[in-house]
Amino acid sequence: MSQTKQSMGPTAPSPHLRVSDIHKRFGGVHALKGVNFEVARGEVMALVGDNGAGKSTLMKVLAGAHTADEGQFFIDEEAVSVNSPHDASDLGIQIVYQDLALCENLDVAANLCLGAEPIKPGFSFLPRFLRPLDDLEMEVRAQEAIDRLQVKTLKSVRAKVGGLSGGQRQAIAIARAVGADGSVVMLDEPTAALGVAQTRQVLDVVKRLRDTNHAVVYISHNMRDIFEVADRICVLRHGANVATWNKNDVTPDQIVSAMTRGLDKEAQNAA
Ligand SMILES: Nc1ncnc2c1ncn2[C@@H]1O[C@H](COP(=O)(O)OP(=O)(O)OP(=O)(O)O)[C@@H](O)[C@H]1O
Repeated sequence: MSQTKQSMGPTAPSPHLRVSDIHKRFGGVHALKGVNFEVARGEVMALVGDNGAGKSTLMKVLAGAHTADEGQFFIDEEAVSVNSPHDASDLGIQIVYQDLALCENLDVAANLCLGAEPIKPGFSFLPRFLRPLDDLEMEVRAQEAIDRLQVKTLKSVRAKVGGLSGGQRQAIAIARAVGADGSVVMLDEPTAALGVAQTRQVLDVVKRLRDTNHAVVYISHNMRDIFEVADRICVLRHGANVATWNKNDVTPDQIVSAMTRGLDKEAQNAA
């Protein structure tokens, strides 16, 4: 049976997003069994667990893509409801899925403004689909978004996404999710398919998100990346909490052991 010990430690910051006792069932599969989770502004909370532990399900519940069967949501300790992606987005909760959902044939500026394209002034008499896009404004907005995250390797916001590296694409997808006022950003295995240099670029963007006071949820299996960017590490196993540690209080071996076997007595006392 999974153990459910939450150890937030004396230095745990006050949460921006907190969920409590979340349950999610898919028919006979009880994917989340009373999970507690939280992340503060200016914090990277890693969410780890073995395959099938419930990480993606929890992330989708937080993003409103799945509705929880039971449980409570709080933003800055005020109860809120999240029953759709729209609800989550209204609360500033954004998710970057592994497939990134970028349009390869469009440039960076068009991708960053997708669905919220600025229109040239003076054409409001036309039906919306006939109004000309304001390319210059689109470029300015895109450049601001790129500058905010300090994506240094991107030469131009007019570059086609199809010609960008994996790291650059990940950075563009993050910049689009964050927008100007994204407060919670959830990243699903952002470095899974990347080489060393591109991983570095993405980890720098994640750190930049923290530095700009976002609350970052970071799903990964890569212990090196986790120990580089995370402030705290939340371990799930079989759809339940095992523990949440401050990064400096735990080793990669302890995390792997908690993911695969849960906590032994000694670790429970330490956590
Ligand atoms: N849409 C679904 N329908 C039925 N079962 C599902 C669905 N989504 C997830 N599950 C089940 O819920 C459990 C948790 O899955 P989830 O994808 O959240 O795990 P995970 O920790 O993200 O794993 P991985 O690291 O392999 O992505 C698994 O048993 C999975 O088969």
